[in-house]
Amino acid sequence: MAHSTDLDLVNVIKRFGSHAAVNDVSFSVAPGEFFSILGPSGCGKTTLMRMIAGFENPTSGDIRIRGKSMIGVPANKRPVNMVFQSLALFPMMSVGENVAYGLTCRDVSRAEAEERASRMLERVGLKGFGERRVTALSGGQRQRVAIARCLVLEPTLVLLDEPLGALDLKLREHMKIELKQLQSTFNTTFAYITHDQSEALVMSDRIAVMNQGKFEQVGSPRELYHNPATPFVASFVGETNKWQGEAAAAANGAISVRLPSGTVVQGQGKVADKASLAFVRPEAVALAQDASVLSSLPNRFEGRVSAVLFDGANSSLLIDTAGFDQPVRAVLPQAGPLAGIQVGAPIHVGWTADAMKVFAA
Ligand SMILES: Nc1ncnc2c1ncn2[C@@H]1O[C@H](COP(=O)(O)OP(=O)(O)OP(=O)(O)O)[C@@H](O)[C@H]1O
Repeated sequence: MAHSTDLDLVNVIKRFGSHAAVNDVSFSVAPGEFFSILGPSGCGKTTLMRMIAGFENPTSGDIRIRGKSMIGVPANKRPVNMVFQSLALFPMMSVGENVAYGLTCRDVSRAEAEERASRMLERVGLKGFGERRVTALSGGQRQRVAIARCLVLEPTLVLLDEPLGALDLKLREHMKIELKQLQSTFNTTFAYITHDQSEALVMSDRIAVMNQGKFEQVGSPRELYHNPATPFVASFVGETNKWQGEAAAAANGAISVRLPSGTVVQGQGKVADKASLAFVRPEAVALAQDASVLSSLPNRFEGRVSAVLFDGANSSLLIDTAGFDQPVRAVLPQAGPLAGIQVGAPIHVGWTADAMKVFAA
């Protein structure tokens, strides 16, 4: 019978000496889901992956695949395959031999292994590449070979450890989309680890944001972006403005935050302490040359452009704003009256209370 989850981690802890690299992590991944673990270097992602793959044993807790505990099951007996950043392809073998290798290790006949490898290569867009040396492929093609080699074994679960890390930016952007499409065509469950928030946002059904051995929040890319549960998630996922101040309850269930300068801004959140952090996304900051345009906004201020960060569709402005110790960052639309704005120009900024998330510091 099909199990309702492909992977379950239950209170998994991994200690190295007294340091808990993974500190009481629990989550489940549904069949066919693209699940990412996103966190900064050293947060414990690789350790977590290595335990799922069977290269490392948890200090305590359980790891189940389709409901069956993997504790004590060696790596080569788990229905799991891993794609590493280094890819670990065999340079002396042809593309076809690389893909067929795992099958022949499992006593599949040579003829059948070759047949299945060649069908798999076709599915990943490498039809006719079977005879080539892997050294005669581009970075993106090698990536696809590594994934083909893994998928041909029909694992329940594919683990990917920063597989795009070694590629240049342009290719990484391309492979993000390709990997997501491959995953949905094969409908195989992927657990993906990365420190790159854009990779995680673009590809994942759900993301766990990991920090210092713990999951801070698990949710869809949209949930994490629009409703971060902690200040860490608010800063780590996506670009954001961030200011410190003192919070107090205000009218209409809003929270007012008094910045060190005495300037007060209005936001939303649950704040137990006075010391607080307020976050606003750059795209939530409205810009206007005429202050009256912003008159309906509870937060509106006058400033001066201190930098124009041109980056095509991702361009933004930094605006020195009286009362703020950090410049306000705002997305700069490349169409419309502000597209050509210069450093030094006066400008008005504003945002709603809903757009400003307030957390205890
Ligand atoms: N074998 C080990 N012995 C001792 N400490 C370890 C071992 N492996 C990892 N650690 C420590 O555990 C913590 C988590 O490491 P891990 O490699 O899981 O992080 P990561 O999030 O994957 O980081 P990166 O993105 O840099 O690979 C780090 O502080 C690391 O130094």
